[in-house]
Amino acid sequence: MKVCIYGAGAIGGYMAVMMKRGGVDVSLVARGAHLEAIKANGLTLRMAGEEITERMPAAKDPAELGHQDYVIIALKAHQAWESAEAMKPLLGPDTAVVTAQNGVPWWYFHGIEGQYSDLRLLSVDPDNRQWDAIGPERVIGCTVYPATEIVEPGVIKHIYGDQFGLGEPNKQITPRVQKLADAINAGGLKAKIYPDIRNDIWLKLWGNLCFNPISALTHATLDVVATDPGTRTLARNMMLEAQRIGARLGVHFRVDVDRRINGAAKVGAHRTSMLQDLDKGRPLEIDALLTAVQEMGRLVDLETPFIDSVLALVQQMGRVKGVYPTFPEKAADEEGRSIAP
Ligand SMILES: NC(=O)C1=CN([C@@H]2O[C@H](COP(=O)(O)OP(=O)(O)OC[C@H]3O[C@@H](n4cnc5c(N)ncnc54)[C@H](OP(=O)(O)O)[C@@H]3O)[C@@H](O)[C@H]2O)C=CC1
Ligand SMILES: CC(C)(CO)C(=O)C(=O)O
Repeated sequence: MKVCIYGAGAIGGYMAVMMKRGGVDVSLVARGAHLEAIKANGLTLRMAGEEITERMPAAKDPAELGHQDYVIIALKAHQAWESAEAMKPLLGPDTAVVTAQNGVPWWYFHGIEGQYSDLRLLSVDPDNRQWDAIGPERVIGCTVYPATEIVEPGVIKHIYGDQFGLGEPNKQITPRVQKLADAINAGGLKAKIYPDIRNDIWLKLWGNLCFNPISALTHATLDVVATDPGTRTLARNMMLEAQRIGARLGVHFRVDVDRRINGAAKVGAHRTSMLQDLDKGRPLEIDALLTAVQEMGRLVDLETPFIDSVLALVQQMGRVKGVYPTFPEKAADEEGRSIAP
């Protein structure tokens, strides 16, 4: 089985080393000093006081790697949008594409029944770039629970967690999702297949949509955001708005809001990925985590004043600091809603 990890950064690099260790034929798309270090010395994972180094083919140009059985996209959402066309050389007739990312995925409405079927989200896929270049029928959804970091070129540090959620947008348990789970599990990671991956996407998103921007705005770690009475209340209010939107879209939340916040608090003094990106002057993943939820709120006629306020603040901070990647303007209807195909 050939697996290419597109974006061998914190999460992609962690998956790559662990899957390679499990005997999977893994290749990487990476760039810059990180790519050079991987080519020279292999990719190293620091985990629980150990160092594991694995060597595997790595390239900036995906054409060097050829058709794959699976492409795991572990890019930030805006980078995935930018790279959609470049992925084509990896895609054979049966290649599955796995979105190992936070936030609302571009394919969210693919295959769902009812009035929103195949609706495209402006905030995560303007110009339908990913939809057209990749095609939603290739997609396997993926939620990412571990926390990891690139600590120097070629070196990934594991912080906590080993769990991933997987699921087909059409809710079937297919051979391709089973084989993918086996390949992820082979090296010691834990992949669980969900009959409706959208429920799990919302569960993960529920935390990211509030903890990530609040931590970026305040520079507080996850434990502080989740326990300080003021930020906890703000996070909770944002989560309740999101839950109402999810519920209108048929999402089932398997834990309640306080249990979800308490779970995040237990992670400890973690700097969320958005705070880490801000520290490093890297573009912030704002649209997939917040704007997409606001867009879905407009779609189902729900107001989101808490989400709107935090979104406005983090967007403005991102603009002032030059770390808010803006997509080209895209046509929407008069209410600013997504346009169904
Ligand atoms: N890190 C974490 O703990 C967690 C992250 N996530 C999610 O996982 C996803 C991936 O995040 P993360 O791993 O942190 O991100 P990283 O920035 O660490 O990894 C992305 C990697 O892809 C590289 N890259 C970007 N564009 C290209 C390109 N066109 N060609 C080749 N390489 C490219 C980046 O290089 P460069 O640095 O040059 O941009 C970087 O090395 C995000 O959606 C994130 O929210 C989810 C849970 C936890
Ligand atoms: C690690 C965790 C869960 C914190 O919300 C995360 O997803 C992130 O930092 O983006």
